Amino acid sequence: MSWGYAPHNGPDKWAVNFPVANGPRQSPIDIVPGQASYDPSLKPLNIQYDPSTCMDILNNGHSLQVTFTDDTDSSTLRDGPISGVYRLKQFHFHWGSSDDQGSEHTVNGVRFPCELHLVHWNTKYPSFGDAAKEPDGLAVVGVFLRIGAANPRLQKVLDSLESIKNKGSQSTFGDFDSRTLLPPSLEFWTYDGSLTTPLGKESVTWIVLKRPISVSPAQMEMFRSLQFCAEGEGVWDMVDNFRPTQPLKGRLLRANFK
Ligand SMILES: COc1cccc(N2C=Cc3cc(S(N)(=O)=O)sc3S2(=O)=O)c1
Ligand SMILES: [Zn+2]
Repeated sequence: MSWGYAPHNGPDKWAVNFPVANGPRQSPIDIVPGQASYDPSLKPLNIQYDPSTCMDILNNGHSLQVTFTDDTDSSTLRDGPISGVYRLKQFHFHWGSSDDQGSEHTVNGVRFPCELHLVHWNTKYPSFGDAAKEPDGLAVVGVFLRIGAANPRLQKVLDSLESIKNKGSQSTFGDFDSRTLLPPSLEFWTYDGSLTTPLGKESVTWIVLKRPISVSPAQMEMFRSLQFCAEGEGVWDMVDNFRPTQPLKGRLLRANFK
């Protein structure tokens, strides 16, 4: 079954083929700041990204994804809630058909128009694929996008979307400094969760940044110009590629700020 976000193959159908979708540590969740516990032992995030590891940009039929070479420790995430060195593998986005929805995580039930996910894997495992099977294998940094001024750093990504309009299209995308997509403050919430798409593996330490970055309405329209389907398979705008929030099931939500 090819999963997606349509009525016939969307999130409420995923558990049919991916039973872990009803597991104990699923993502995304609604972040309720009042229920987060401040943990002074959480270190600041240490993010070192090397623009030369950026390789290409593709439309995988679910999102737009920028992929990195991960054979050395040149683009890494350390500290925060994790131990050891995690390597940046890819980043991608989730967005809505209108500016009042699109993000996967919500804050006090509030949806953002878009959410950026930077996916990293734990180098204590031999490969990304191996790490993705382990409870401490992946760390995903989530960044909310809020409607405001046009974001010039985001524009370089958006300018390449016309070359990846349809599912399966890919183009080179190099020398991009992903750090420029992060907000000035790296204050975060963190909790143990999962991939938010099938196979829903419960292998993700989620690190959701409190501060959003800006995106303009015109820039949001550029995300919505992508297509879920391959060329010649019709017109099906890539929008609303977000999973509804999942039950916390007793998990602890921590914050590194008061
Ligand atoms: C063998 O594991 C593999 C191999 C190739 C790709 C993937 N992935 C699938 C879904 C998925 C969903 C993510 S999200 N939205 O929670 O950030 S990140 C991610 S992935 O790890 O790239 C896993
Ligand atoms: Zn994602």
